[in-house]
Amino acid sequence: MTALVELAGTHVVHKARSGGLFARDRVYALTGADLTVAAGETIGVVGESGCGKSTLAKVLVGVQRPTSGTVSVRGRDLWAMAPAERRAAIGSHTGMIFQDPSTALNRRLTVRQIVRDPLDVHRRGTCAQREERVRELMALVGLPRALADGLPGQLSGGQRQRVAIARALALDPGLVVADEPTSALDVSVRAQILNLLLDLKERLGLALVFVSHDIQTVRRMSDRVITMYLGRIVEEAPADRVTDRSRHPYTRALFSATPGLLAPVDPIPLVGPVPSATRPPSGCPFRTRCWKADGACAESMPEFSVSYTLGHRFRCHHPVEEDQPTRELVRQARDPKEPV
Ligand SMILES: Nc1ncnc2c1ncn2[C@@H]1O[C@H](COP(=O)(O)OP(=O)(O)OP(=O)(O)O)[C@@H](O)[C@H]1O
Repeated sequence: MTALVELAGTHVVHKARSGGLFARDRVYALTGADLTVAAGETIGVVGESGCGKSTLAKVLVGVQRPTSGTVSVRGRDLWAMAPAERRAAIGSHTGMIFQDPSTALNRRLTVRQIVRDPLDVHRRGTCAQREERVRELMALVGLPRALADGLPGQLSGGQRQRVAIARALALDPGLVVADEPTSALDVSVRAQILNLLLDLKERLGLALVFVSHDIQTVRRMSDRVITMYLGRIVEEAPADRVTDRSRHPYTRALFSATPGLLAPVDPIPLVGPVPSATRPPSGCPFRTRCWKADGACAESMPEFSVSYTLGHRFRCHHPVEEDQPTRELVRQARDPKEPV
C-alpha cells in the first residue's frame, strides 16, 4: 500500500483558550498520533466531543502545524519543506471539506470563482483550461451549470456542500478529509452528500478520512475505524469488526451506546465525565472511567498491540476478549467486582 499521508508521534498542544494572556494551561489536543492513510481507503474517526478528531483532520491536511512529531506527504516531511513547497504539496495532495458550508465558502464569490480559486492560486493551466475544469468539477458533484454565477447565499445547504466538495477536488488530490460534512445539513440531503462522497471515492480512487459523531454512518462508510479518546488514538479496527469485536473497552462502550448497532444491548455504563484535556490522567487516559482499570493503567500508557487480524491494533492493558459479547461487558461494568 502506498502511504499518501503518514503521522508519526504527532502532538498538538494548544494554549488554553480561557486561560488569559499569561496562563500556563495547555490543551493536549493530539498526543503521539501514529497513522498511515493509504491510497483509495476510507478511514472513519470516532470519539466524544473534544477528543481531538478535528485536530487530527487538520493535521492530516496541513491546516494545523503539529507541536512535535511529523506529517509526511508521499514520504516527505511536510513541515520540513520550504513554505512555498509546502503550500504546493498541501494543495495538490489533500483537500478538506468542513462541517458548515455556509461559513466555509466566501459569500461574495460566485460558485465559479470559489471552485476556480485553487486553480488560480496554484496557477494550473491556462484561463480556458481552468474554466473547463470548473465545468468538469461542477458536473462531477452534480451541480447544474446554471448555478456557476450564483452566490453561496442563493444556494441550498446541499448545493453549498457540493460547491465545497468541488473546490476540495479542484487540484485532483489523493486524499480528501471530511470533518462532519453533513451535520449542518437537513436530514433529507445528508444521504445524498454521503452517497456523493462514496461515489467520488470510487470513481476517482480517493482516500477519504471521515470524521463524524454519527457512528452508524462512519461504520457504513469506512474500511477502517479509528477511536480517539482525550487526544489519543486508542484503537484502529477494520469497520466490520469494530462494532462487536473491538478490543478497547472505550470502543465497546461507544458502540454499545449507539442505538441500532448492537440490539438488543444496554449501553456499557461509564463512570464520571471525560477528564479535561488540560489535565489528562497519568497512564491510560481512559482509566478514570474504565471498569477494568487497575494500578498498571495509572502507571503507563500501553503500547499498541497488534491483534491476530491484520489492521487491528489497540492500546489497553486489559483488552476485551475478541469474542466477548458486549452484554457481558455491560454486566461487568455494572458490577466491577465480577472477575474481568
Ligand atoms: N485553537 C485552539 N486553542 C485551544 N484549544 C483548542 C484549539 N483547538 C482545539 N482545542 C481544544 O483541543 C481539544 C480537541 O479539539 P477538537 O476540536 O480536535 O476535538 P473534536 O473531537 O473534533 O471535538 P468536536 O467533536 O466537538 O468537534 C478540545 O479540548 C478543544 O477545546
